[in-house]
Amino acid sequence: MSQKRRAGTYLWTVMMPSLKYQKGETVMGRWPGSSLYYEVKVLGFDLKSQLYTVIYKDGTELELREQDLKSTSGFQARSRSRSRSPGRRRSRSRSPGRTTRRSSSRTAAAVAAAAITDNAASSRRETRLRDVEVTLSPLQPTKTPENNGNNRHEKNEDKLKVENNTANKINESEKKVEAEPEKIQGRYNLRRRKDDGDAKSDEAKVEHPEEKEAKKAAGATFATPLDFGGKIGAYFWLLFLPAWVLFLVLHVNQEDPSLATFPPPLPPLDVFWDAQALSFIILWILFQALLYVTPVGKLSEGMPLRSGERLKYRTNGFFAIVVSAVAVAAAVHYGVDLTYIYSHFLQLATGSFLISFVLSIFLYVYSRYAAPEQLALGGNSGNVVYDFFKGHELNPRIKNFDLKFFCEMRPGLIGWCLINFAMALAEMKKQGLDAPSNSMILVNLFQLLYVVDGLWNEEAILTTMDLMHDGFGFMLAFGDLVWVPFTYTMQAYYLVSHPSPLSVPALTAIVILKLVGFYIFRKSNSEKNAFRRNPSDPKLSYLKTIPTATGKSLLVSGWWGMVRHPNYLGDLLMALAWSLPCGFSHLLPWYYMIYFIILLVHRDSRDMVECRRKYGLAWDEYCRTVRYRIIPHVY
Ligand SMILES: NC(=O)C1=CN([C@@H]2O[C@H](COP(=O)(O)OP(=O)(O)OC[C@H]3O[C@@H](n4cnc5c(N)ncnc54)[C@H](OP(=O)(O)O)[C@@H]3O)[C@@H](O)[C@H]2O)C=CC1
Ligand SMILES: CC(C)CCC[C@@H](C)[C@H]1CC=C2C3=C(CC[C@@]21C)[C@@]1(C)CC[C@H](O)C[C@@H]1CC3
Repeated sequence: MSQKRRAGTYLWTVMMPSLKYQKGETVMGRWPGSSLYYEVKVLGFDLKSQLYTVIYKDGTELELREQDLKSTSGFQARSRSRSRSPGRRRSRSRSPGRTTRRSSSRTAAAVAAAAITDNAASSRRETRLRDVEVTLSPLQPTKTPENNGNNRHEKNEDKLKVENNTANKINESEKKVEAEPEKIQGRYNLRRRKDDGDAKSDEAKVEHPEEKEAKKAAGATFATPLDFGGKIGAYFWLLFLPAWVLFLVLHVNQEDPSLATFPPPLPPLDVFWDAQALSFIILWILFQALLYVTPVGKLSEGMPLRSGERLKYRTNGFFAIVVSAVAVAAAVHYGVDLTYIYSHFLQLATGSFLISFVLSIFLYVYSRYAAPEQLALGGNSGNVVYDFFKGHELNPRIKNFDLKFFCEMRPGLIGWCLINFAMALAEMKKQGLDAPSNSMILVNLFQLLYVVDGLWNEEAILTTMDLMHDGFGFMLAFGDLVWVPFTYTMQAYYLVSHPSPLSVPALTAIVILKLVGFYIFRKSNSEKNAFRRNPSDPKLSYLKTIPTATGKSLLVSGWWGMVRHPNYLGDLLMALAWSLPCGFSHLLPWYYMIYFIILLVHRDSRDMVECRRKYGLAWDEYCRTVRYRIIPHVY
């Protein structure tokens, strides 16, 4: 076990009677790098770093020392027209080229929070600006074997670099505010990013704004609000998800898989267990693990973690699927009967479930030895069942082997294509065909394209919610190893014994739908990924952005200016194209479509909450500008 892993005890508390300020209390918090105080609400206290987490009125969360907080009494409110924002004052007191030690968050707070100054401090403010004492965030550099260099920067050096990065943009915004004080609420930048001038070259030189955000949250071990129905919900999902897979698998086996035959008859218990099926699953996972560790392909950097470090991932997914395809073709050539997958579907699913369950237990136990900053904020509730379900540790790794990334991208995803292929063979066998039906070919090709595209663009997965925010626990282990391979294959499974002939016009229309969906999905995901990786990319300079308090910007034109989740829209159109070839006789092949609508609407809501927390008013501005979530003018 790596040295950095240590007992994961909660080092923070929400109610500490001995603390000067309590959770929920409204106090005055000094704005980093200045003598200005703003009204803040105390969210918690971190025992380890001895910092209070506070939230400003604009939603910006920072961590402050006790001496940077004061009680509200003794402060005098200044009217907005008279008080100068920290930004304005700064632009007068400093030359643009001079290094500022101010946080970029200040911009947002300056426009949103009611500026209230401490009288004594006010008179000394110009001189005291030089004496920066407020700690934005504690840095907790940790090293990983793959990433030793990432945390070598000195804390102050990091701060200077990052703040320089945003300085020019802030200057630009500040000028606007001086000119249009009445627009104070809506201060965001709708300039073309090309016009950023120096800001852009600065951005290219310095570290990513994401790193600043990551560092800001470095010491935070606060859990975010519970999701999925909270603690009770976790019990429910633990039982419901496996039961649902069982239901689908049993249901699809019936001649008439309609709701009229609900519930499907339950086979005797011994039917579920097959040691051979389990060993095939284990072999498949080991084979994929071997391909994953093969030193072929790029080592890609993930997004900065709360500790500031960036993990490296072997993104050789495309290589893995090509080698797997060759291996499968060779096996078929030498007489391996892949229709075994069709006839032992239930047993294979049971075997995968057992593996995902054992893996989840291992992950939870393993996470107990992780350092606090390695835990997922969303899976750190303190409730064993909830954290087990949601995922306690963000990026569990055994040496360089990233368990979450591997499970999400390899055995289940490539297994999905293998199962689909087996279903095509089973259809030919069962229906006495020389070739798979048109519907089966479409379903196979469409889903293969989806998986191959995901593996080809594997690096883009590193900026998705699962990789950045979700811990690795039962939900994802089960999702990756059971849910994806054994429920996403429902259409192909269904077609084996339920032929659904397609006319040429219908086939053409479905292909067009799939291609349109794919285009939207790929373009929007690539746009966001490229922007997050390099906001100064000249190829993206035509895009408009909203700067946020974290230093990161939000795209507000291009795909992300059309709806808030254009990638979900593309994905949903593709899902529709996967179900249509199966016709309308039964609900079962439409299961994926229905499930996917629920999943993506829920993901969108989760993301909204998370982004609102991260970006505060800037997110509200984004939502006002881009009004629809997934479908333009509808939702
Ligand atoms: N087939 C399947 O089962 C599933 C497929 N998917 C697909 O996977 C892909 C990834 O989805 P998912 O991880 O849910 O979400 P996204 O890839 O959409 O990631 C959401 C994140 O993007 C960033 N973001 C949001 N708005 C903007 C903006 N305007 N400008 C810049 N960045 C923005 C935010 O992160 P930050 O600001 O922190 O960078 C936000 O948290 C999607 O295409 C989805 O359809 C997803 C789930 C299941
Ligand atoms: C069991 C739960 C109810 C839900 C589990 C959800 C998981 C199955 C999905 C969460 C996000 C996923 C993504 C993909 C597969 C499904 C899961 C793991 C992709 C890898 C599929 C291919 C795309 O190109 C990218 C997707 C990213 C998110």
